[in-house]
Amino acid sequence: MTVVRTPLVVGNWKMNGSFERNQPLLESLLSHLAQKRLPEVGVCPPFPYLAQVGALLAETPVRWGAQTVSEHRGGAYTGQVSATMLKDLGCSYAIVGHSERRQYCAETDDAVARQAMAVLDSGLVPIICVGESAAEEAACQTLAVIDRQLAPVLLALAGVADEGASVVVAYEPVWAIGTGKTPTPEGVQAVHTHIRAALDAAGLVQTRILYGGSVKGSNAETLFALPDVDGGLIGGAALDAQDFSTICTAAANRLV
Ligand SMILES: O=C[C@H](O)COP(=O)(O)O
Repeated sequence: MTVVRTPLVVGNWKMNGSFERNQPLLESLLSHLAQKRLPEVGVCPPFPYLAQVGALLAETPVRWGAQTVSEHRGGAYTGQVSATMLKDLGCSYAIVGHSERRQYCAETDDAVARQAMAVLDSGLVPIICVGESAAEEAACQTLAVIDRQLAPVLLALAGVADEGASVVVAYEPVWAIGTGKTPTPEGVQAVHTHIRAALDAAGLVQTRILYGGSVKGSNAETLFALPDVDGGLIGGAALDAQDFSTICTAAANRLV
């Protein structure tokens, strides 16, 4: 049976943007995307801009989401934002387990799995990030690190395997993020093959696997032509409407 997965490109704005800059960026992006064959496209601005971005993107093909989320449903968790609040803001996605959150906010594999389940339970799509550091890559630990990061997620998802289409995994080698370096296409495909096998074994055949880490308009076509790369999670290039739209167009080549 052939499994069809809709390609997906998500722009992670990280801690960038302002009320003044967001509007022209999105207007330019929408004009670049107009009349194009598109994959599923989303942007994830910082929390304070979600309402603005949602208003600008309403009635457009571009969706929006958050860069992180609380694992808790509500209550005395000062400073945290729940998945249901994101749902209220019209979000479609929440990124969880980004390496910058793991590194700077000490988020653990188990906490990331709990965040993913909170997102899923609220009817949003969790984009679950995994990936090895430069030192782990040098020590040939890439697949072991990914297995360790994915294990609690797969365990949590075991009872909800039919939710596979509502879950996204993003492979982001930490050493490729914002550095201009990317693994070779063979290297990307090897890791995606490994993740695909783990997801398929867990019944998550519909789960999409994105690649992230220095994706640009200039390399997107090569990366998105790889058999198990279902799209991309884009950082720096998502802040450039033209580059981001080129990346989106490259992912559209995967549409059947
Ligand atoms: O979430 C996005 C990634 O961290 C990739 O960032 P980058 O495209 O700037 O390398």
